[in-house]
Amino acid sequence: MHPAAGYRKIFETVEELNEPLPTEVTGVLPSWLSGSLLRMGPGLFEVGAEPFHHLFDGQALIHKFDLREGHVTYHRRYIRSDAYVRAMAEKRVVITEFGTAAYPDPCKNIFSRFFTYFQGIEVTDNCLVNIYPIGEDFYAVTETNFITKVDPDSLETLKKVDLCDYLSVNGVTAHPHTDADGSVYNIGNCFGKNMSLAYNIIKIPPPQKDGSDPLKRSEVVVQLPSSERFKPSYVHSFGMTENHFVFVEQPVKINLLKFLSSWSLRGTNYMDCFESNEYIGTWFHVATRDPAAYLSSHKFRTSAFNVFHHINAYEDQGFIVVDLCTWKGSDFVYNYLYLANMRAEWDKVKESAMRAPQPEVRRYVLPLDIYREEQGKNLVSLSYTTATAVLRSDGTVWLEPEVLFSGPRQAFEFPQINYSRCSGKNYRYVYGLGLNHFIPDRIVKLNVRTKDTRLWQEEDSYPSEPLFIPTPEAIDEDDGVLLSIVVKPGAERPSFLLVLDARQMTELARASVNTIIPVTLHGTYKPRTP
Ligand SMILES: CCCCCCCCCCCCCCCC(=O)OC/C=C(C)/C=C/C=C(C)/C=C/C1=C(C)CCCC1(C)C
Ligand SMILES: [Fe+2]
Repeated sequence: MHPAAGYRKIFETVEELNEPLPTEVTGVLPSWLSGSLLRMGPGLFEVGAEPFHHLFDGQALIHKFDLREGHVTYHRRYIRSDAYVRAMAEKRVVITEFGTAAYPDPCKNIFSRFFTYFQGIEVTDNCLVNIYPIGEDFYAVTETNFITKVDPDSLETLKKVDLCDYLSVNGVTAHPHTDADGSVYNIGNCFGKNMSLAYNIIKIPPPQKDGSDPLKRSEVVVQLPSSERFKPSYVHSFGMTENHFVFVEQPVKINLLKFLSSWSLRGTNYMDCFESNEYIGTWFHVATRDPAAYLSSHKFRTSAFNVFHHINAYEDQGFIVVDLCTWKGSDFVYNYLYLANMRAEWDKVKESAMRAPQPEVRRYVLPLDIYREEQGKNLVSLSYTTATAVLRSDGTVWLEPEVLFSGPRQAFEFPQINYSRCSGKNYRYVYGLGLNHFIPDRIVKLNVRTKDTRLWQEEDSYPSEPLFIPTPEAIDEDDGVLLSIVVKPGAERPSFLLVLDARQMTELARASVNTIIPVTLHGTYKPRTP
């Protein structure tokens, strides 16, 4: 419970640092842990007198905790995106963000304002969502076609890259998958010629022997059709098994006609273009990886839910097991993430979360071999799950999930697994951020086989997504540490890097720093290379 509303501090503007700050380390850091935790999030929540309204609007701030021989430093810099640079120069919001519209420059005359309105869509490059490597380079990303190359050591902004220069996509998610060979896969909406809609799965090859940019050799590997004309679903992540891609088409839709027609009108933002389809439910799509091909004959359907984060997906005995962090119903969860909601008094925060969709971690199981004569029967024969899949007379397969974790208004979100070992494979553990009425106040470990949970929690403390780093030469799946940035506003040093033993969920060490660190969404750990 949070009567003091200390969580408000993670939604306040901070200044960037000119140089890294020292931290005070308590406990014992594993001697093998040497590298950088890089994380992205919003850091500037207003420009002059103009506030940003939504959690996903603040200007991108890159954070780094650097660990070296038992010492830890903390650094942060604003990304010099066009959105940030122009906002700084003009002292107003110049580029429309997710939930905040940019208004035309009041100093411009009526004719140049007219042309600004009709210039078309100026898509944001505010890369506040995640950072990940492509080949040898690191990119800070949002979900548009713009990604930003950064220097992971100095945190300098290097260059803005337009994915449309290489691929037929209008944007891609901030949650790519990476193969053992370093290939990067992602999914994005594609508004093709004549508004023919599709979801394109792309592949960026591993680092090239000749040192050339792998982006130059990126390609669309498979195209999945949209269930509704002019209304693609919002996609935040996808699943990848050893042999398949899994895409969950949720009933939260982007109304493209609204998007394209209203964009040039004063005051429209991305949030205005979403709508929920109450009736369509949720569709699962499966494609094979090699050769990449859409399995169009299998139509998997289930009731409506929102999904942002896939936990993991794997194949077992002719089935695909898909574990997801879901939110029941079609009402868009992002409607509840306006900063006014997040910064409210605790009673109001709870009140608003009561109206929002309810979270649940679910397992869906998709049979790969489906025969006509099996109509009406449960096709799932995996011994360890209660998830079902029933073939109906119209040829669709109706899925019912097994619930892996559920608690009223207690979400298990921002999931992380032992990715290098378990991605696409049968696994046991997932780690996540516990959201209490949307306020992050716990780190949770969930055993997906037994449904047992273990917690780390501390009074008036607000953690972030826990990243799992395996111990070198690890034997067990949970042999490693979790890294999370925690904000504890009342403490002498109000933020710290928390290092947990992933097995026991007990604290090994913390590196505390004398500054508040605003909310971070996602990030990556970059081990030091000798
Ligand atoms: C860490 C604690 C946070 C506190 C509370 C959070 C609660 C979260 C509950 C649910 C989980 C949601 C996870 C979402 C995570 C996230 O990072 O989302 C950020 C997403 C962003 C910023 C998306 C931006 C997308 C844009 C700008 C898309 C633009 C487009 C369209 C809408 C249509 C046309 C194409 C285009 C331009 C790509
Ligand atoms: Fe995400």
